[in-house]
Amino acid sequence: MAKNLPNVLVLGPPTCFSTFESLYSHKFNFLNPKTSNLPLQQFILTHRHNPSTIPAILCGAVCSITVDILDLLPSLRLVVTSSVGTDHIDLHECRRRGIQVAGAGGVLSEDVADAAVALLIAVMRKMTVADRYVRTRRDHSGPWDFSLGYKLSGKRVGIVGLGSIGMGVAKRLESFDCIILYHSKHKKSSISYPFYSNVVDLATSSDALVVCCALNNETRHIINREVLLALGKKGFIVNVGRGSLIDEKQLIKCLMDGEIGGAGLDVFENEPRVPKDLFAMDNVVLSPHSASLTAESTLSLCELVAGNFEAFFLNKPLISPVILAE
Ligand SMILES: O=CC(=O)O
Repeated sequence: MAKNLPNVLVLGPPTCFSTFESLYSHKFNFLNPKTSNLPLQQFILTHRHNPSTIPAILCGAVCSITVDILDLLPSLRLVVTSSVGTDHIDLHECRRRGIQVAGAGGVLSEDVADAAVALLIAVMRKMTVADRYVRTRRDHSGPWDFSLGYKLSGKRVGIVGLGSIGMGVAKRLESFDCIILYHSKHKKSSISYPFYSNVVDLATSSDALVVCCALNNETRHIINREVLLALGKKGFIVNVGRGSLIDEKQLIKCLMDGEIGGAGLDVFENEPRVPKDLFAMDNVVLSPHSASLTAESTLSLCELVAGNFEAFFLNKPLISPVILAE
């Protein structure tokens, strides 16, 4: 074990961890429970016998940082998550305990926006069905019987959550001559797109919805059955935020009953589990919570994560703070 390097407990571990570890193991001593046979609690207890032993955590989007975890780590002062979303971290409790939190800032926004548009095109134009059609049609001399998809250009797209990812989606879709509408917590005075305070009204006015807001108590199941029915039989929905933004059971029912046109989903309510019902549906395009990650964004993310740890251990302000020291 490297004695002079600061300890970082790795929980999750985040998807980018193997790259991060290979780039930065000379700077930080990673304590990774996945490399041990011990249950998490015991692993932590074996490493925390003096007060400065575990000052920092690195985690990813699907690793819950709960009060129970925080209770095991009395000397914890920093949580760095490799994600934009922070719904998996008990921020209230971190703030109360004086624990700083850093996130992915804006380094992943472009890739998530690209992926949202890709999912929208893929589901509307049946790209994955088309791919399977070509691969499985043994005799290409037969009749061309591929059922047609729907046009994206010029459609009305409602964006749920107009932060940096939502703005990226809007900017991209403007070049498809789409009409952009949005819902967010507050109307944005600098934005000229029509604002809808009510998501049902937004869905009624939209041909497609792109969901990219943060998950919290107010936004859990923001897309419920009523919203889906308002979107309608020819409406499409894309989710690159968090699975629980949509009532997944209702989504599946609406897809099965033909109450909505289709869905492009990067996230699911009980990840990593994905409801099997979705696998058989041709009007659904799935991706494995990978919207934010590309070869390029992974490297930028690693630099940002390392920068936050370095700043913290040098007593400097965090680079992409979610909660700063008081
Ligand atoms: O889902 C990915 C993220 O929040 O960065």
